[in-house]
Amino acid sequence: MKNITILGSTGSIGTQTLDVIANDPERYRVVGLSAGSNLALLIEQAKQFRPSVVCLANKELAEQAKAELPSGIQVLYGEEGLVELAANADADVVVTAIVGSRGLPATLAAIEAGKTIALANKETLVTAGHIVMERARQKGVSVIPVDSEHSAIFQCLNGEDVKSLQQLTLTASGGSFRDRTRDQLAGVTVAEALNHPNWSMGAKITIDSATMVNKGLEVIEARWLFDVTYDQIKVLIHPESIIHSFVEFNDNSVIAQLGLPDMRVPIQYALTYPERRSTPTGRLDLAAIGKLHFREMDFARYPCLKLAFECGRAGQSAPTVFNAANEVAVARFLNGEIDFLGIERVLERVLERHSVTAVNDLQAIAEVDAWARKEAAVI
Ligand SMILES: NC(=O)C1=CN([C@@H]2O[C@H](COP(=O)(O)OP(=O)(O)OC[C@H]3O[C@@H](n4cnc5c(N)ncnc54)[C@H](OP(=O)(O)O)[C@@H]3O)[C@@H](O)[C@H]2O)C=CC1
Ligand SMILES: CC(=O)[C@@H](O)[C@H](O)COP(=O)(O)O
Ligand SMILES: [Mn+2]
Repeated sequence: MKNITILGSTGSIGTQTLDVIANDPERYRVVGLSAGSNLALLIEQAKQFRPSVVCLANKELAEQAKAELPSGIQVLYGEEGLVELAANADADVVVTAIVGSRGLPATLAAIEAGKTIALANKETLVTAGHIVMERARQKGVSVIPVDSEHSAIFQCLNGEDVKSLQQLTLTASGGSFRDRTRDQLAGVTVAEALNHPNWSMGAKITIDSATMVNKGLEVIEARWLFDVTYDQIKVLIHPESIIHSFVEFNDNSVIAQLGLPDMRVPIQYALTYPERRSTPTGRLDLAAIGKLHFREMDFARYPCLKLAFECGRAGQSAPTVFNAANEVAVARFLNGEIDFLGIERVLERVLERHSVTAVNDLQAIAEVDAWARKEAAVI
């Protein structure tokens, strides 16, 4: 029996984590859940899974929750509440399924409390990978990837010495506009951008897939999870999302992980690792699929990926700025404030204005993050 806390239980990863848990109820106990503002869903989840503690985004929502939840469930709120929830003594594993770098303090609190981290919240590693991974190392805490590509790499490495790794390749679907030229991106709508060809995901990551920022975040995430250099990381377009990623060892042997695009597989693997359990997902039938396709990444078509590599290589505050500016730009696009190509414009301009500086602690990260958000809001 594993005790699980889910940060962001009402989102795409959060609800799929609960699906995995419901499919194997003898194996898991849900001890903590958190939502932003989806009170109705959180209450439904709490009634079904009976956690000992829940958290909501603010006090008002928490008061409403208290009135509606079964008695005996502790209700927390805000960033402090999320930190307390993440460190709750009952949990063995904390699934970080919240979106954005707002997940950073809670992820660090869970590490401090010695919890195993099942990490979906990639923004946390992008903004402060050096701090998070160093603290996890010091505390002897495992950070197990949930992100499909990183789960794939984790499965391919399967305990092999990273020193024998020549290259890792993250596959990219190409996102909602993969068959359009750059000229055809002018005037695309939010609804079109939200229509991912292979995956059903939250709004922010779906837009990130369309701009290829998602792959940029994943490149930086991979650098920290697997302790590789940026020269060892390659991105390849693979429109079917069947090969989730692959590794090439120094003897030129390549090992890939394949499967249907269903996040319940990597979510479950992060919870059961090193064991495997059956899942209610479909099985891969390569004969039915017939062909898989690949094409070289075109950095001129996807300039945000180029920027992400540059920020990763520059290190220090650059990835924090990249992530924060992107979070604001995506929110502005979703609100109809800027157009789709405006996202990369915001990123380029905020990065142009930034002088890279050391970010050795959370305070420094928070200051740089706040600066980038302020800049990105007015471009
Ligand atoms: N979806 C996917 O398939 C994949 C996602 N990821 C990563 O996982 C993370 C989650 O993504 P996804 O599930 O798609 O996102 P969703 O938008 O579907 O869910 C986000 C979750 O975060 C909560 N949240 C949002 N704002 C706040 C806030 N201010 N305070 C507290 N909680 C908040 C939401 O609560 P509420 O809805 O109640 O407001 C929700 O539970 C992201 O970092 C993403 O990059 C990685 C790989 C695949
Ligand atoms: C499911 C998952 O892990 C997403 O991050 C997915 O990879 C998005 O797909 P693309 O970024 O390849 O379009
Ligand atoms: Mn991914």
